[in-house]
Formats: sequence, structure tokens, C-alpha cells
Amino acid sequence: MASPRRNASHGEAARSDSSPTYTPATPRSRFAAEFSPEAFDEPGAGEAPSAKESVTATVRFRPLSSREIRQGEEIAWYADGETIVRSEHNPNIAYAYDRVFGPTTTTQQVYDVAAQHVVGGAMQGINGTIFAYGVTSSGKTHTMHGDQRSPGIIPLAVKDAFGIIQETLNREFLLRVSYLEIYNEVVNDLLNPAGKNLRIREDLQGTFVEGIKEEVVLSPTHVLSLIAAGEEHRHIGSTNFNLLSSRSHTIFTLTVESSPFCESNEGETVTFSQLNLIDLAGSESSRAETTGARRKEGSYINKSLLTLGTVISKLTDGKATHVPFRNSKLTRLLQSSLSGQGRVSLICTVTPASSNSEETHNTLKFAHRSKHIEIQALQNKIIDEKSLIKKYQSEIRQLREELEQLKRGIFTATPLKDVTEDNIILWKQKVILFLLSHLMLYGFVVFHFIYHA
Ligand SMILES: Nc1ncnc2c1ncn2[C@@H]1O[C@H](COP(=O)(O)OP(=O)(O)OP(=O)(O)O)[C@@H](O)[C@H]1O
Repeated sequence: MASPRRNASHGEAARSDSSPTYTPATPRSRFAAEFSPEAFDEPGAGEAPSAKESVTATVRFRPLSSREIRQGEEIAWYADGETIVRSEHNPNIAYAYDRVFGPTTTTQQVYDVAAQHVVGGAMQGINGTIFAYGVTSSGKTHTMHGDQRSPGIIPLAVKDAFGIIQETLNREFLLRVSYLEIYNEVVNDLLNPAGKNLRIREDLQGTFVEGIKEEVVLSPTHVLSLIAAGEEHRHIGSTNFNLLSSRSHTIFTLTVESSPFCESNEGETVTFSQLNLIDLAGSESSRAETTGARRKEGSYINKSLLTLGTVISKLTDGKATHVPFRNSKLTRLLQSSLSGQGRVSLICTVTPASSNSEETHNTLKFAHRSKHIEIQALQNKIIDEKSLIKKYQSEIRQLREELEQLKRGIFTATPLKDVTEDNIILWKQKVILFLLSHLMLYGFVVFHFIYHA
């Protein structure tokens, strides 16, 4: 087995840029935006646009699996420093990315570089999309979902989002989630087993899935339990490359609304954004010996990933007049993310194994092309009537008033002759029951009291 060449210096990599595929890496500081409460004062949609950003493209190597080691697999591609991937067999073939993660990198390290700025942006009203792309068994689900020992980007993002809420004392947030899969070009709701074959619609704000269930969420544990329940419905199958292969693309969406925290929120603008966390199904190798249902799934997966590739090529081409977003459900749903607004992070997962060398090369070329899509990180602001947070805030105000009236009823009413100690206790219980029923009805109220009471 050939050993990977390790930690070659950046200078070394830069000297070999005679390769036609080499382009300089993007400095990290350009995209690693820190979260700051002042960021809410940035210009919003319709105002002066912010500087163009490009898609953050990173590559994550997984280690050789024990099966691959047993089979005597050799290393075909390796991380040459922090930003270059190089071919073991042809050192002139090298690609540069925003960051390359070697096989020992933890998902937390991947998160810090490839996801944190997108999650931070979403909490400030900037749409964000993070997706894992790669061939089957390259580590997409490991990266996006992870497990107890090594939580993936999705649980880390959820934890981060709630952490940001706790640190942002001057704003109120309302979070809701939805979770869907695209299986054989059919959109299914993973949070609602009855929600099958849902339609994709369009309005002025972009594409959306009609009738998808959205749950208001109150804590990281709440979100993770919803995801776990959703996972039960996801299509997973065994292929000869992966015992637990994802046979569908999944999109987990965290919708964030926030507004300044003050007694009367009348007239305050609400920021609104969506964070899409996507675990793509793996592109199927031509060597996969699949039959029946697996083969049908594989051809749908390959077709939609091919369309994604075409869309990305057209977007980076500059001269393309037509971008075929409508050719697959996946690209239709990603249309607004890819066509200009919000932050996008593409994490390409690859195996170093020589038996996958060809497919890995395709993934590397895809990631390299994606880096050239230009996007703008605009902050979305919405008008009051459309905002769920405004609706809940006004209900809280109304509840407060009703509570005041009830209190006044108990404590200022002239004592009647037949008012006993038992009657007063009964009245108090009624007040508590009244409050509890409203609290349960609107999780947001609980949220409000936890973070701002
Ligand atoms: N970075 C990593 N470190 C250690 N093990 C990894 C890493 N990435 C993936 N693995 C392991 O490799 C196997 C395949 O990974 P995973 O299921 O995430 O692949 P996938 O790309 O999602 O595949 P598919 O497209 O078939 O669903 C799993 O056993 C996983 O635990």
C-alpha cells in the first residue's frame, strides 16, 4: 500500500501550479464571519447589497475502512497541507479548496470552518445552505448526522443556534423546523408520515413545499428528538458499498425569525431566514451490482446529482442563458440558495481508496467548479403581517392583559357572604389552568419566558 504524502508545505503546493486545474485557495478570514449582535443592523434585502461571496467549498477525507485495508487498497488522493488535494499517481493533478480536512479531522473541526459562519448568518437573517456531497460510503451521513460519539453538522448547528439565542439578550427568536426527503423524485415529509408526494410550489419568495409540517422548537433536545423520529421514515438500504446507504436526499430546514426585544414590538422589523442542512444520497458507482429497487433508486439518485452538476456548471459558466433548475426536485428546492442569495457551504466527502479514484476525481472537480458560484449574503427582513413571531408576541400581550383582568377580579372584588376559602382556591386553580393551557398551546410563550422573563 502506498503511503499518503503528508504535510507538504504550502510553498511546495503552490510551486506545482503548472497543473491546469490549480487555483489559489480562498483565505479563511474572508468567509469565517463571527456572530455579532450589531450584525442585525446590516443592510437588508432591497438595500445596498453586501459584497459578493463565493460558495465555501471544503473536502473531507475519511480514513480507509477496515474492509478497504483488508482488500489491500492503495491511497489514490491525499490532503497536501490544509488547502490542496493531490493525486498520488500524478502529482501534477492538484486542486485547491477553502479547506481540506485529513482523515483524522473531527466533525467539530469541520463545523468550525465549514458551517459556523453559515449558522451564525442564518441567526442574523441571512439564508444558509450546507450540503454534503460525495459518492456512496464516502462519509456524508457521518458528517451531517454523526452519532453519539461524534455528533454531525446538524446537531452541532442546532446546539449553536440555541447558544446564540441565549447570548443575544436584546432579541426574541422563534425557531421552527421541517424535515423532508426526496426519494425517487418524490418529496415526502419526514415529520409527518401522512405527508407523501408533496408538491413544490413557487411564490415571490422562492420555492416551497406545499403542506409540509413545521414544528415550533424549544430546545436542542426537542429538535434532535424530531430528527430522530424523522429518520425512522427515511429510505435506507443496503448496497454492496454501504450496509446503511441513504437512498434519498434529505433536507432539514431551520426557519429563524427574530425581532428586537421590547415591551411593544409594534412597527419593529422582523428578520427571517432559512438554514437548509442537506444530506445527499451518494452517487452510484457504475460498478455497483444492483438490481430491482436498488437499481431504480440508484438511477434517480444519479439523475438528480447529474442535474445538480449541470446547474452548477451553468451557474459558473457566466454565458449560460438557461439554468435547468426544474429538471429535478433537488435543484428546484435549492434554486434560491444556488441562484444568488445567502451563504452556501459545500462539504465534499471523499475516500482516499484507489478503487474509488475515478469517482473521487469527479467529486473533486464538482467541488472545484462550485467554488466559482457567486452569491450575496443579504439579510432578509419581512413585513409584520407575515411574521409568526409577531402573531405570538401579540398573543402574549393579550394573555398578559387577560391575566391582569383575572388578578383584579380575584383581589379587588368585594367579598361576598358565601365566598369561602375553598372558592378562592378554586379561582386560583382556574387562573393557573387558564395560563397553562395557553402556555402549552404556544410553545413560543414558553420560549419567551425561558429566555427573557
Ligand atoms: N471521517 C470519518 N471518520 C471515520 N469513519 C467514517 C468517516 N466518514 C465515514 N466514516 C464511516 O464510513 C462508513 C460510511 O459512511 P456514511 O454512511 O456516512 O457514508 P455516506 O456517504 O453517507 O454513504 P451513502 O451515500 O451510501 O449513504 C460509515 O461506517 C461511517 O461511520
